[in-house]
Amino acid sequence: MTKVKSKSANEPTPMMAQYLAIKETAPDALLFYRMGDFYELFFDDAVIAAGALDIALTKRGQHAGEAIPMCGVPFHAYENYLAKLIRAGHKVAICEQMESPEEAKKRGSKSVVKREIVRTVTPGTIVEDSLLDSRSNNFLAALAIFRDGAEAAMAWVDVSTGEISVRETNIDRIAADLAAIAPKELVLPDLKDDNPWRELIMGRDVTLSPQAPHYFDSAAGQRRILETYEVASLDGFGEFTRPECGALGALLGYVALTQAGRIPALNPPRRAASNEAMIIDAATRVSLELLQTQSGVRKGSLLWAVDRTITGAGARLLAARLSAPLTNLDEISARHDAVSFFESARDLGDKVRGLLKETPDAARALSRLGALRGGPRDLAAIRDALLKAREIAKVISSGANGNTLPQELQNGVIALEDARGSGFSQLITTLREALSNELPMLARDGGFIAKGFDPGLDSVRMLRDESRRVIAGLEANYRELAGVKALKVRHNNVLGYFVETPPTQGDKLMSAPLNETFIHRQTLVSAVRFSTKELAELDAKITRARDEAQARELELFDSLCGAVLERRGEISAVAAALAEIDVAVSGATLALEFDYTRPVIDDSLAFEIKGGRHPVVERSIDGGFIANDCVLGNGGDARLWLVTGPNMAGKSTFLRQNALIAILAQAGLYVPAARAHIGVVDRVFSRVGASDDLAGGRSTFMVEMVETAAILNQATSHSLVVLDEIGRGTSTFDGMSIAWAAVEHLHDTNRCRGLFATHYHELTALSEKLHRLDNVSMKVREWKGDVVFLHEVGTGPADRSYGVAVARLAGLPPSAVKRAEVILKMLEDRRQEGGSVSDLPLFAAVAEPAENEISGNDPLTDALDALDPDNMSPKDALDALYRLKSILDGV
Ligand SMILES: Nc1ncnc2c1ncn2[C@@H]1O[C@H](COP(=O)(O)OP(=O)(O)OP(=O)(O)O)[C@@H](O)[C@H]1O
Repeated sequence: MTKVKSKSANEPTPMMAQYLAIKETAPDALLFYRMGDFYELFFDDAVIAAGALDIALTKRGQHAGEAIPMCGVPFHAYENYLAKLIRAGHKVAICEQMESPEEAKKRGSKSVVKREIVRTVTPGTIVEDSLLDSRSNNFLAALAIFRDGAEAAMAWVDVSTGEISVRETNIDRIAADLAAIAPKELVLPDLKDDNPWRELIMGRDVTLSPQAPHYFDSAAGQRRILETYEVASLDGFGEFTRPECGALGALLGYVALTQAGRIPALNPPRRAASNEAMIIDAATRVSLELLQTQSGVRKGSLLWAVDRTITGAGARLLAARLSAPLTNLDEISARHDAVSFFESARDLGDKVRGLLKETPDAARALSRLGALRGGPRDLAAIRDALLKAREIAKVISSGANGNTLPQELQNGVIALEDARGSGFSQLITTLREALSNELPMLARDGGFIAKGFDPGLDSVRMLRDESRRVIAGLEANYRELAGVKALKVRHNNVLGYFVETPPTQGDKLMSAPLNETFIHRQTLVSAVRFSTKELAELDAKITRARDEAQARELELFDSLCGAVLERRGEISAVAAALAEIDVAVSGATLALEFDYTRPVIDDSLAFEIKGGRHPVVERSIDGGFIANDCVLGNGGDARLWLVTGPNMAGKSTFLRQNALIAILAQAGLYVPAARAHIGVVDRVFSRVGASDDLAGGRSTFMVEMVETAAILNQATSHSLVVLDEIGRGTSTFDGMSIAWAAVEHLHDTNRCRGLFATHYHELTALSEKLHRLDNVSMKVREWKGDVVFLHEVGTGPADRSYGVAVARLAGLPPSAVKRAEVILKMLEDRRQEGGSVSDLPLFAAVAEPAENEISGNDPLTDALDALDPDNMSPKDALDALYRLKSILDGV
């Protein structure tokens, strides 16, 4: 192995010089430098990786007078280590040996083995199944900002499936766009500290890959697109604006850079219109828990509640649809038609689900094959997906019973029917005949081409197997010849095939005449080993045949990949159609299972939900969910509802369920309601008052105000706004005034549909002044002094807040509950006497003990005071505990 140590401490060894030169080309990645069976990391890379991987950090040689920190990961198991580093947000440059040490020696005894970075693995550019989540997309995005932010565009790609899109954006919507796409990695220009875009981008859970400005040049971008897709003009893709070319060019450039030129199979770029999707900003996504809950898990999110998809591709499509619900009525209704088709043909849906269960992820397999990182199992995945596609198309067409298929399904079925076309038949047959039943992960492991597919391969394999048979026969011959029953023919990588005897028999084979046949090679404690001329010849034959077979298999693998990639476009269309069908069947299954209905969507301003339910809460309480109506916006109805009622009565659930119903409806799914009529919503806002953003360095109240400001500035008459206790993060007066002003603004200026939950009962008076504001409240009943939540929304404001009753339910100590009741009564009396809120005697109430109720005369406190724990035996302590309990029970 090459030594790192140098003669002069200041001059790097040739190997270290090579390392440093390569590292210079990958400054922001951890360099995996291949040395034999290990990837070694040096200097800071080693320190970072050893910490992140929890492996030993050692030292090796010196550089500039200092010991070089080093750590290593074994080549055969590197993927696990790689996955850990990528998940932690690092980038890893893989540097391989491009020749064998023998080849290097031919150039001179001191030459260093040639090495090159063959790929940089980054969070946004992975394709390996072991590093990906099969049910989520893994997006890499690039953001181009032109003319000081006056023009901008974002492009994004899932390298593992080939989907690529671009859209114009601007400073007002970039945060929402990033939240919708949720890229794992973002390529962006270096932004100075005072750049206003910076604040909107930083602090997200995304790896940033800043690049110099020329990286985003639009003319260069255009050239890059032409080169990547090997076309002479962009016309076939539609028209791209200057920033869109900049963003796409940077994106494709970055993919090429990280894949060291081996660009995976990408679909043509799709241009997303900036108004095609409902805008949902980041705070709303968090508040509504669309794809994950606030604690970052899938379980408990909207996606979790409505996902009945079978395939990974279906799950990814559903998540994408929930992330970006549509605003175009025709497209929404096309999706509803597809769900409705399967809803009314339950058996058909079940059959399709059964077939989808056996359908592999063709999109990801195709992308790996395109990136030359695929294996035999990916070929089999394509074959099986195409076979299943045929069957699914047949089942759907015949299930339609002469009825025309909805448009959404028709396109899919046409793509699937293509799978029956002559081209695919040929491909499927070839793949069927070519591949064995048991397939290795990697092509170089061999053995994946079926017997009978290639006569050349069969004959070398026969040669190899024949030699193995001859060797097996030789064992018996040698035993007889040597007269040693325990003699065995064995194999290892160092000696090849050899004869082994127990140590006691070794001398016999080493003496004449047997020593003419058996050539002594090794004496171990447990055995003596010999080679023979015959074995050596057979060994050479087997090795030759194995190498030939491997080379032939790799050749065949390449040609099979070529045959698949030639039909890349059509295969992707089939994969996309399968995902769409999966989502439609999933929608129907959900509708049947949980009684969801098809919503009516039009361009009115209606929001009429009858018997609406919360998709997640209804699941978690397992029956007994109380459905509630919400009617806003149409004709003379109120546009805003002010929702009051005690804590825990179900206000938040009611507010969110309505926002979720709008999102589900426009994502193309059915909704948890008896009936729903929704005038298409352009933006949904949902905020819950007072949530901390400690990481962002802003106080609770500041966050709340920034978010409220965003809503009041951005909501239009087509928006739906859901505000839950805004203003509670500050003093009562400030909070109430802000809530008050916000309601007025939403009513008079934004004129949007909205639900506003508040504890400030004073606001309920607003309905007298604001003619399109109505009061509703959560109904409760008092029973034996306790409050019972009915979870029913009724007309009119709540009569009181029941806060103290809820506190009792929550287990506040009885003495504190009593004290709170006394204070509450005093406050209410004062108010009735005409005192304004400002002269409420809060401190006086605390200072004036309310006879008997207040501590001092409390027997429990007195008994506790009398205890002296330091001077008590365990028995005394137990007695005291019983005494205290009996006092408590008597209270
Ligand atoms: N419609 C309903 N039917 C049945 N149970 C419900 C319903 N709505 C809410 N609940 C139950 O009540 C619990 C409290 O609901 P929610 O958090 O919406 O109350 P809240 O009034 O917003 O309370 P707070 O003001 O304390 O946030 C829920 O977790 C759920 O278990």
